[in-house]
Amino acid sequence: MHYGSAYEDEIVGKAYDRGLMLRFIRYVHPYRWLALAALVLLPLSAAARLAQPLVLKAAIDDHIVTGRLEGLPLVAAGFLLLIVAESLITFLEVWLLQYLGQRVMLDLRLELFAHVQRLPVSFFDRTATGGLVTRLTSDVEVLGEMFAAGIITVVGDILFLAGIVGVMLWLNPPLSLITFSVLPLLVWVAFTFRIRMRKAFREVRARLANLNTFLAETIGGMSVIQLFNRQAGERAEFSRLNGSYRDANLPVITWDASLYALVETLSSVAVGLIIWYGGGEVLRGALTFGALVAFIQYIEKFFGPIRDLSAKYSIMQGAMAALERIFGLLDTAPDHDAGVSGPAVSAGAPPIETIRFRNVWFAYQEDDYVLRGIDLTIRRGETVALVGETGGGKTTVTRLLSRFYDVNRGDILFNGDDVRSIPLSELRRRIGVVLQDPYLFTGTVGFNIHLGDERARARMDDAARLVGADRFIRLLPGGYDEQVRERGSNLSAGERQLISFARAVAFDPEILVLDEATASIDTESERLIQDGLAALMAGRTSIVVAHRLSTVQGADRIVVIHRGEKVEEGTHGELLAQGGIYARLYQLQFRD
Ligand SMILES: Nc1ncnc2c1ncn2[C@@H]1O[C@H](COP(=O)(O)OP(=O)(O)OP(=O)(O)O)[C@@H](O)[C@H]1O
Repeated sequence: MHYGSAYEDEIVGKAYDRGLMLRFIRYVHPYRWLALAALVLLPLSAAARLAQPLVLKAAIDDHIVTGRLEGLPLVAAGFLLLIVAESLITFLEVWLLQYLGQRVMLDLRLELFAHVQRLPVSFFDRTATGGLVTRLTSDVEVLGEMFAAGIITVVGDILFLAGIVGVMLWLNPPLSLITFSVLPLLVWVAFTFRIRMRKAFREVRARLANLNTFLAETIGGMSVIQLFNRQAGERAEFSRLNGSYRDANLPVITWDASLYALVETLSSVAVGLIIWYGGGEVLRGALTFGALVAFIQYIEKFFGPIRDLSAKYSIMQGAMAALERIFGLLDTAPDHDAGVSGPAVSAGAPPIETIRFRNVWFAYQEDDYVLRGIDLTIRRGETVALVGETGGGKTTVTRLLSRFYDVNRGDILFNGDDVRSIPLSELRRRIGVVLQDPYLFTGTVGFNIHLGDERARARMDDAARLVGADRFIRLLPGGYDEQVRERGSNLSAGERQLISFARAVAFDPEILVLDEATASIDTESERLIQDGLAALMAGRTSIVVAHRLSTVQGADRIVVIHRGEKVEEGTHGELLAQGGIYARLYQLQFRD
């Protein structure tokens, strides 16, 4: 498809927005010399293209028609030179523009990535991952396309077209006017067909998105599909989506083919007009034969840029829409001090003696309170277990502690100071979080423990030994260098847990926040994990969302969170004696 940009569908607005462009120019600024070089080349290549038919005219009128052969080789050599010059300049021009585009895209992607890393967790609750990935890839790519075919080349095209009009008028005004009579029709065809195509293209993109979503889901859930013998059903659905995608493509193809056929026809009509009227002029002696040939050449060179102008217009619209989305993302406020790698905790920082939740209220969404007036004090070295029925708000308590979210009302105090007064990077160095579903990265087992941090790397072996992860790691063919596949799919759930424990120990946090896995694990792994957990918590202030009896029993204090409120607090024995919610939970959940 000619210039059938994959992003035309999302186009709604202007092809040129001054504000967006001015902001974008800042990204081009470091490479302004490249841009300038490309700009200087534009009129040069246009001139080389423009001069060719004139040289041809000279060859015909001054030499071929008059039969004067001397000098003809010189003219031919000049013609050749122009062609070589045009191709060299065009090469440089295209190369420079694309190179410039690549540099700018690289910078922009880096900036976007760095920005996304600093966004608060709540942002990711509201934003689909797919959309974000699109911002960083396709949207940035559209800007590259703008460099390749957009604004700068449009300027070159316009220069070239104006040049052709000027030369034609200079050669023969009446013939020029007659030739240009097809122009309005040409412009009309180019733009109406392009608009039709764009509408059809929007449908194509929508259906492609459906197809992609379906594929991502089915591939992700392949084991479920196979277990439940859903292959035939899924195939039928895929076939339907696939067919609908093909059907949407048909009108695009039709419009595209028609556009090209019509432009070709119009170009032939123009040539016909030149031969019909121009031929008469030649016979009447008002036009030289060479000029007639030059006219035909010019008109052929004229049609291409006009036809593509409408496509370039679409590309510019797409680029403006992409810029708007990219800048929109960049304008999303980051966590105020969420540096990617913050300063190390100053060695002399006093230890955290108390953590206090004081009348904490929190809602993920407007007024839909998930925590209501939580009061809780945790002292240094204590292990506090949070228990309660599912959805009660236990995990939310731990999220507030590491400031993934901020409280709506009340406050969280570390040694009496508001948690918001501690730089995020420092807070997160002091708190180690082990999530229920440990996230493993593609890389080695070793990397998944130290995550590239030098001090953690030095402690890696000890950490793995301490939590008992070394036993299985040593049995892996590659040991610490064994590759972890996508999210750790080549490791068992227990092994993944142990790696995440080792990670926490290697970073040696003062406070440990642990969301215990609910998934049941075989008894052997269970024992390993219990030992690992005990090692992990030893000597640290620990807050554990507890799902296991042994953790609950081993805790210094148990806090029962029920529908967002703290309803009971005490030791295992005390709470059992109370005969309240904990006692009931114990009967139902922990007993077995
Ligand atoms: N990111 C979020 N956006 C909106 N609501 C959320 C979000 N995370 C949790 N919730 C809601 O907040 C409530 C408390 O969730 P939370 O995860 O804290 O419960 P929990 O006690 O840890 O549950 P579980 O024992 O199942 O892990 C639930 O009703 C849940 O639906």
